[in-house]
Amino acid sequence: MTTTPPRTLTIAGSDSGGCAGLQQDLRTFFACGVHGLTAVTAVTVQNSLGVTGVHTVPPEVVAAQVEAVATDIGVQAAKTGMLATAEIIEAVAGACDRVHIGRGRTPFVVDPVAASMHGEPLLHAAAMDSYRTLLFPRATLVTPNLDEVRLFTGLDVTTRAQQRDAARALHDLGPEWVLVKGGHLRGDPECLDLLYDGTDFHEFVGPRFATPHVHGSGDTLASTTTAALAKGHDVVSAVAAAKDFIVESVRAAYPVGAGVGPVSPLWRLPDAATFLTP
Ligand SMILES: Nc1ncnc2c1ncn2[C@@H]1O[C@H](COP(=O)(O)OP(=O)(O)O)[C@@H](O)[C@H]1O
Ligand SMILES: Cc1ncc(COP(=O)(O)OP(=O)(O)O)c(N)n1
Repeated sequence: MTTTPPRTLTIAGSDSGGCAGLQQDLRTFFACGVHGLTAVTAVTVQNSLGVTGVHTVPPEVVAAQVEAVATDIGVQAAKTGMLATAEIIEAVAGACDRVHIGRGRTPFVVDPVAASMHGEPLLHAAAMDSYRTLLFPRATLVTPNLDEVRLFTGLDVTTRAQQRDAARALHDLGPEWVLVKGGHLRGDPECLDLLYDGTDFHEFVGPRFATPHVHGSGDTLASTTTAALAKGHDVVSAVAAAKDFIVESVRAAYPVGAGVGPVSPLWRLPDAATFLTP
């Protein structure tokens, strides 16, 4: 009998284009050798050009999914993606408490997705406070991009020094660790992701690839970190592993449709492209 792999849960929205959201989380989990579980929060009508529709799932159904998989299958680490509304955030916080996710128990990665890369909102403005009061204090790690940093702290980050100020401000909101991602710091020739626990900074620096196809990069980084936590890494070594993974995933990015294509966790499965070739 084969050993059951670690189980990781994503609480996230569906991207019909298969580039971001729970679809990207699941294929990252698969490539990392963990069993992916899902609590679907919203269905987006989305392709490589943008998001044209958002349909949320009832909050009690989101909570029921979390509890159903956690109580039967078990969860070694969990992450959030698009949560859409204050009501869904409240339901997620309650369900996570009931199944011991977060707050020093099962590792909990909160990726505070607020908008698509094309700028369409994926979070109600009224839900910002719910993130601050209900999710950040429960999080093992919060992973904002620079747009999300501005939304949650009011800080406009244009330099590496300001990235440190932002990490301090976010840590004051209650998470154990903060990772301020630097993908949007366009003037920087490299991509620096900055990790902070309230005491020490850890810098993860990688190349900046000149590709437009970076859809799903935040999801891929957060879900790889979640998989590594589920496998027993501490936060610093999980983020280090995830940074190595995202560099290769951006290197392997490919175009789809007429717009922006996804980063590809499939680089981990080199035989997959030729498998099933007639
Ligand atoms: N052009 C790029 N080349 C290499 N790494 C990138 C590139 N763009 C983003 N990344 C990396 O992808 C991850 C997500 O970055 P970011 O764009 O800041 O967040 P989000 O995808 O949530 O908007 C980070 O690890 C970042 O360093
Ligand atoms: C349903 C859904 N969830 C999340 C996103 C955004 O994905 P993310 O990886 O955080 O950001 P980009 O790298 O794509 O900018 C989405 N578009 N849809």
